[in-house]
Amino acid sequence: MFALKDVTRRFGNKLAVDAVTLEISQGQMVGIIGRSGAGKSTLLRMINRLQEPSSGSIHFAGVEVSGLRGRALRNWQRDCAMIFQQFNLVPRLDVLTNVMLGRLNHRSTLLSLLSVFTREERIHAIAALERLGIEQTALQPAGTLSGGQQQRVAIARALMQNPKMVLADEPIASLDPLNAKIVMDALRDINEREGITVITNLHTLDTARNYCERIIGMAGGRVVFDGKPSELTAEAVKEIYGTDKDGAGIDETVTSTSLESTRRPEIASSGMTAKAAAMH
Ligand SMILES: Nc1ncnc2c1ncn2[C@@H]1O[C@H](COP(=O)(O)OP(=O)(O)OP(=O)(O)O)[C@@H](O)[C@H]1O
Repeated sequence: MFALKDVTRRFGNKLAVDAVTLEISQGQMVGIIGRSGAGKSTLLRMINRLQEPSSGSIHFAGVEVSGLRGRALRNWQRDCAMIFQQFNLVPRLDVLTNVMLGRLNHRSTLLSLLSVFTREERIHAIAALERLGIEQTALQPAGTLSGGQQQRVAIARALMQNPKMVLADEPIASLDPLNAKIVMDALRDINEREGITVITNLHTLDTARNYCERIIGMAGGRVVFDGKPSELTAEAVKEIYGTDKDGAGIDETVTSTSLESTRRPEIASSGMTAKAAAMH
């Protein structure tokens, strides 16, 4: 179990995240939605400890991760791999090396500096690329790949960390709809097949509805909605995104990328979660 207790982050007078309390079970696929500036990125970055909470605490499997230092902190950052909007690959290095860099926290600094990777690490990296359907790009410089391919390389690199959780900060915000679908399918796949918890910030409501079993809506740093996609009513959407200048609720198509649902028909019609169906 992963839990946030009263987690708050201030930047000067600005309250970016305001007393967020949440519990997330292992293996959930969670989408965080909200307007720009709602506090979504700050929340994810605090989980990974890229940013420190001003107050409150973060817990994983009985350990207070918000208090970790040194090696224990690095181990936690390995356990919750992070994926970013801009991929954060090393463009001039080949794809395989980029993926193997995911092992950095597992090995000595000297070996990492020398970029010496073992045969097992190479096999693991190629297997991760195969999982994501991009093994044919292994020897290309990462910077020559399309955005969708680069994000899949970033996911493969995250898998090299053997994470318990993947945190994705707007992973599809720079991608066209087709590549966005491929990347979201890949995230759902690692969630379903490996039981890795996925927490992803999303700009688009329809993507969260289609891919996530739980949606957390943020506004002004606070959690204003936490439930299943089916519970996300027009009223809840209004609370998350606010109203337009005429006081009308926001039109959902405004937050849409027109990503078609890729749910298998039996899941959509039975109301079964994708994960339940996968175990079916
Ligand atoms: N390093 C920082 N210094 C000062 N203010 C910050 C910093 N990081 C975030 N903020 C502020 O905190 C608030 C929340 O920002 P955050 O980036 O978490 O929102 P977000 O929901 O992820 O938005 P977006 O979708 O635009 O990324 C914003 O008002 C932002 O300006």
